[in-house]
Formats: sequence, C-alpha cells, structure tokens
Amino acid sequence: MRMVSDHQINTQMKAILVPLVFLLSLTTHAQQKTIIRTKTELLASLKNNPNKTLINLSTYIPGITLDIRYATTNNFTHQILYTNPIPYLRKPAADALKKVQAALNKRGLRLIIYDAYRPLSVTQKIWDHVHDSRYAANPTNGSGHNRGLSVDVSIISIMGKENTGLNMGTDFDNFTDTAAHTFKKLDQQVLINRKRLKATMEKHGFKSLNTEWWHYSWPNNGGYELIDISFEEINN
Ligand SMILES: C[C@@H](N)C(=O)N[C@H](C)C(=O)O
Ligand SMILES: [Zn+2]
Repeated sequence: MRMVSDHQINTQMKAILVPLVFLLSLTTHAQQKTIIRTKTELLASLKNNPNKTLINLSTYIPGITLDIRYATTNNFTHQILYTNPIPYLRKPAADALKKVQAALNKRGLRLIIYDAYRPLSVTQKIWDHVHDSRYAANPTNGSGHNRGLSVDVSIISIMGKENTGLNMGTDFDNFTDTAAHTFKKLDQQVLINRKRLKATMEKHGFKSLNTEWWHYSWPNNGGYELIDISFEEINN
C-alpha cells in the first residue's frame, strides 16, 4: 500500500488553499469597489440590509450642529463642492454618533459636523486639489465618506456660539503636521480637547486618522458600497 507523507498532504492542501484564498481576496476587493451611481441602485442595495440606510444626522441626533463646509466657499478649495447637503451616515455609524452626542452632552458639550456622506465625484475634486493620501482619499479606492461611514467632526460647548468649535489647534482641513494626533507641541487645553473628542469617538466604535484630528470612520464590516449620487438625487 502506498503511504502518503505529512509533507505530501501539506503540499496538496497548499495547492488547493492558496488559489482559493487568492480568489476570495479578489471577490472581497471587487465587492469593496462597487460604486452605486443611481437612486434606483441605492434603494435596491438598502432593501435587504436596513443597516445600509443613510440616516440624516440633523434630525436623528438632537442638538447636533452643522457647519457643512464643502457646501460653502469656507473650505480649503474656496469653491462650493456640492449643494443641498444632508449629513448622512449609515445606520450603525449614526447610532454610535448619537451615543457620542449623549456622552458629550453630559459634559456640557455637543458635536459640530463639517462633513459626513460625500459623493465619490467630490472625493475626486478634493483629490485634484490635495493629491496627498495623508490628507485626502484617492478616488481610485474611494473614501469612507463615499460609503457613508466617515464623519468630519469637532466639539463645541452646549452654551457656545453656533459654529465655534473648541480650540483644536488648527481649523478643519488644515493639511499640516500640526493637525496630527501625534503632534504634541500644543497648548494643554488643545491637547485636552482633541483627547476628549478622540476618546469619546473611539469609545463608541469609531476609528481615528492620525493625520487629521477631525476625521473619524466606522469600520466597513457590512459590505457598504461606495456611492456617487448627488444630494439632490438622494433627497428627491
Ligand atoms: C479631505 C478631508 N476632509 C478628509 O476627509 N480626508 C480623508 C482622508 C478622506 O478624504 O477620506
Ligand atoms: Zn474626513
């Protein structure tokens, strides 16, 4: 009788497993790059997965403040990048942000939102200006914002003047080293403010981005597609 050695079994298993893992990774990759371009496609994708629903943060989270910069010229491009914005996040991310707001409220603070969902075409416009993957997503891969999973955010005092965030050391979209979480040559109060935002967001499941103190993302653990639909079409 022919004996099969452990080595032969291992080699055979590898011959099956390696191409299988490769094929699986290709499938996942392809899934991640799916781009939804019409409202009909969006509605179809939401149908079987309520977690994919885009939630309007301005009605879902009491007391949230909006300063949607890309809908104004008060952003680093000095151009209006989209119109009629609604701050959308997918359901699990919106639920988590609601908890962040509740936690901040207990400390006399509240959230201010600079950007949430952003169409993929806007990520292209931003990339054309910045062209630096430390500060802007490459549109070839897309951004968490295009999936409704990322949010650009700061905190303000409950009693504070509208739109005046706590001192974070730099403005939103300051693309320099000073905006990084690891940059520590800042006033003690700035470090405390950044830490409070980061700790509260991370406690509720968001991931920070070292280079931008304002950018937080919900993990893409639900096959959330990239979306390239204008606010006008989504809201219609
Ligand atoms: C452009 C900036 N506000 C931002 O959101 N950057 C991250 C990296 C992104 O584009 O996803
Ligand atoms: Zn961002």
